[in-house]
Amino acid sequence: MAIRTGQDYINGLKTRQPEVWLEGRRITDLVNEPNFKQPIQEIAKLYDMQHDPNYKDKITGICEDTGERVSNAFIVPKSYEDLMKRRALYETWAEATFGLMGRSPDFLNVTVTSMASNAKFFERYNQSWAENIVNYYKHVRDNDLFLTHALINPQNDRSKAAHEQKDKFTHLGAVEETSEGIIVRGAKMLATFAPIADEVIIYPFPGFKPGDERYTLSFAVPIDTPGLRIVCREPAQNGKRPVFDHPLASRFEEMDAVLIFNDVLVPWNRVFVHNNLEAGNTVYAQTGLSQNTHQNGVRGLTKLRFAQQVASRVADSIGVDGFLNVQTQLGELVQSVETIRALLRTAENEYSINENGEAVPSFTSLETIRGILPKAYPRAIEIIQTIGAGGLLLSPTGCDLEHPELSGDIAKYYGGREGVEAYDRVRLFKLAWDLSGEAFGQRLVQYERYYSGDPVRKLGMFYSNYKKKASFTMVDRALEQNETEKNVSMN
Ligand SMILES: Cc1cc2nc3c(=O)[nH]c(=O)nc-3n(C[C@H](O)[C@H](O)[C@H](O)COP(=O)(O)OP(=O)(O)OC[C@H]3O[C@@H](n4cnc5c(N)ncnc54)[C@H](O)[C@@H]3O)c2cc1C
Repeated sequence: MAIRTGQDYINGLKTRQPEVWLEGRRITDLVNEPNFKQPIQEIAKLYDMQHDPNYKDKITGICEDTGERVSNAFIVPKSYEDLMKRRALYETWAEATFGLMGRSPDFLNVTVTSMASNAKFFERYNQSWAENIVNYYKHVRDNDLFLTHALINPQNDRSKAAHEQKDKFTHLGAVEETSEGIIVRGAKMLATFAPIADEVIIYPFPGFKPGDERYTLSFAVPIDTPGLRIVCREPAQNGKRPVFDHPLASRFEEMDAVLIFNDVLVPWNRVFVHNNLEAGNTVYAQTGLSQNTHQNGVRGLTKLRFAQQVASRVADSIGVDGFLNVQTQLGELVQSVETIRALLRTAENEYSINENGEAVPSFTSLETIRGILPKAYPRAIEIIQTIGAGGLLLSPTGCDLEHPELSGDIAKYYGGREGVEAYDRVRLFKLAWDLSGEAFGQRLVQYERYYSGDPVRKLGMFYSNYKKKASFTMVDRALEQNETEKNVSMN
């Protein structure tokens, strides 16, 4: 099949019956569920872009293995040019969703590609794990699948290790091995897009301690595997709120979920890591990470640019962007965007070829983006809230605008500066409120803080890694020069 269309994706959803729970309801008709309908359409549009002559050659290419056309996410980059092809895909899809859908299919597709191209990591521990990850990559590539993933143990008692929790199987762990595979039980979070994905891949986040061996699991199963329960968070939109009133929330909601595994059988050929502390603690950093961090950076830049443009348009529409305090906030936002843009260019220009022949962007620059965005994006939202102020809350609804008794007042009292009609100002402010005030917008802030792990511990890890490679020779040189100067003055 190689590249799917949007309809292929939707048809796939129709063939499955995963156990999805939403607001106390078991969802049986996913594609017609009002909460999921529009997000499914948005993902379908991304798949359709793969067939659109305007984008096809930009975001897809020919697979060396099969001769079939596949998404650029599945082509292992060997050069700078290949990295740029990857970037074109990330950018094209991020632009189509304004960077608001962080877990579009490219994110995990590049992760799995990168895990497979780092098969040597798995081989170090178990030959069949290496074969499994390569075969899984081929399966995802050749069927152009959309995956969700869950790395994190549920948030119970973080002061205790997985094996010290109240129940042995609160955190997802292996119960027993059978001739067919491993039986797993317990929960994982936070699986974004789980209800409308094709499959789920589990891989562990570092932090396991001796005694945690059974929890060091990495595997993949179809989303409708028996025993797998998907419990969704409360939706930010109900699928019934008009697009006019909620131009972003009505389209781009990524549902998040907890996954509960009730004695799920994971076949042996889908096991990538099992019962190994060292592999469990290192698989995340040493396999898929470098490539999906690139996707994160490109997508994050798009989202920040969008917020910056919304802030500027809001300020302009009510004539406040001539005030110094507003200009400094808008200027700060432009500089944040330019910082991320520059870091991304540096990451790509300073790429290296790893031991597997894969081109990888500079990890230090990408992780610096990862460190800056959790501060820069919430600040962008704060700036929109500060500049839009009370007006953000007061937009009338589309129904008010259409009502003959109100339309005159709205035209008179809701217009902006000279040349900005009420209709246009209301539309803009609704978009700004979706992004900065609604539950939808608050989730987007939380996403930027936490989507790839706790930024506090990530920054700590970043510095530890940095220290391992850094030599601080300037300090040595300065100290040596001081010694020389001392000797000279003593003579
Ligand atoms: C919107 C959204 C979407 C997401 N999507 C996904 C997804 O698709 N797949 C996925 O796997 N994950 C996803 N994540 C989850 C993300 O990986 C986690 O939220 C993140 O790793 C942080 O873990 P936590 O939420 O359990 O916080 P915790 O680890 O419980 O941290 C809570 C607080 O305690 C502090 N803390 C906890 N433990 C320590 C410690 N040992 N040392 C120091 N401080 C500590 C943290 O700094 C933090 O302030 C998503 C998160 C969000 C918000």
